[in-house]
Amino acid sequence: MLAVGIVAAAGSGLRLGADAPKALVPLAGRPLVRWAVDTLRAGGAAEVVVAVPPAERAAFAAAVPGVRLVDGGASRTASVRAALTVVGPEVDAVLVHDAARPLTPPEVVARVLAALDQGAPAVVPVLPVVDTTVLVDDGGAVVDVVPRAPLRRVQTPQGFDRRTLVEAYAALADDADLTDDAAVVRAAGAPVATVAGDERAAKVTVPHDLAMAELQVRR
Ligand SMILES: Nc1ccn([C@@H]2O[C@H](COP(=O)(O)OP(=O)(O)OP(=O)(O)O)[C@@H](O)[C@H]2O)c(=O)n1
Ligand SMILES: C[C@](O)(CO)[C@H](O)COP(=O)(O)O
Repeated sequence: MLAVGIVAAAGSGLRLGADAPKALVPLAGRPLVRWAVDTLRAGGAAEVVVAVPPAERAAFAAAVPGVRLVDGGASRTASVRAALTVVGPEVDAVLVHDAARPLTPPEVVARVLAALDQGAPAVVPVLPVVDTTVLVDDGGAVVDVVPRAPLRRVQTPQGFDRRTLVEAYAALADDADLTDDAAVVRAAGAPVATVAGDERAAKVTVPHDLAMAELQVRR
């Protein structure tokens, strides 16, 4: 199975608050985007396409040599859509990954690929919800407890049969902004399977996450 990776790296990282775009922020001396690309390659992606902020192409070319860069869009959905346009029809599977999940173990990539190989059209890595989970009203008061047994936290890379993903994006409104790519294929009616995620694949969103990732690398 020929698999190509897409790394969504065109965000600004407002919540991290760094001086540079989040994907270029170093973790143990290597930019987050480089970790994400290396994980995809180690897990089985033959090539990687990276969606980047258009004004930062030169910096990304230096940070991740050997990948194809495309200009990202105003939302994650738009960035993945742009990257998908350069994935050729010879490709069987597409792995869409966040630059913001730098320490994802290659085993997670391999699990996603194995499920695709067994015929699933779409696969996401997930983890259980371990905290009590509640609904609150507009004032923040708890109004109900949500049964957590069937809830899952969704990670990346998310894997897709290429044709399924391309057709789902083609059917999606131009200005659609969904939180992940599994939602795009579900909107088109395709089933989404799950495999085990990994706590090490946590997303770097706020400064504490980056500090935790630094500790994780040093262990
Ligand atoms: N227009 C965008 C927005 C986000 N992303 C990517 O989607 C991933 C997940 O997004 P998130 O962690 O929310 O990153 P940012 O949008 O950069 O963060 P923030 O919301 O704090 O600005 C990141 O790797 C980010 O680079 C993207 O490719 N294009
Ligand atoms: C794609 C994702 O990482 C799956 O959990 C997540 O939805 C990205 O969310 P964000 O709103 O872009 O931070």
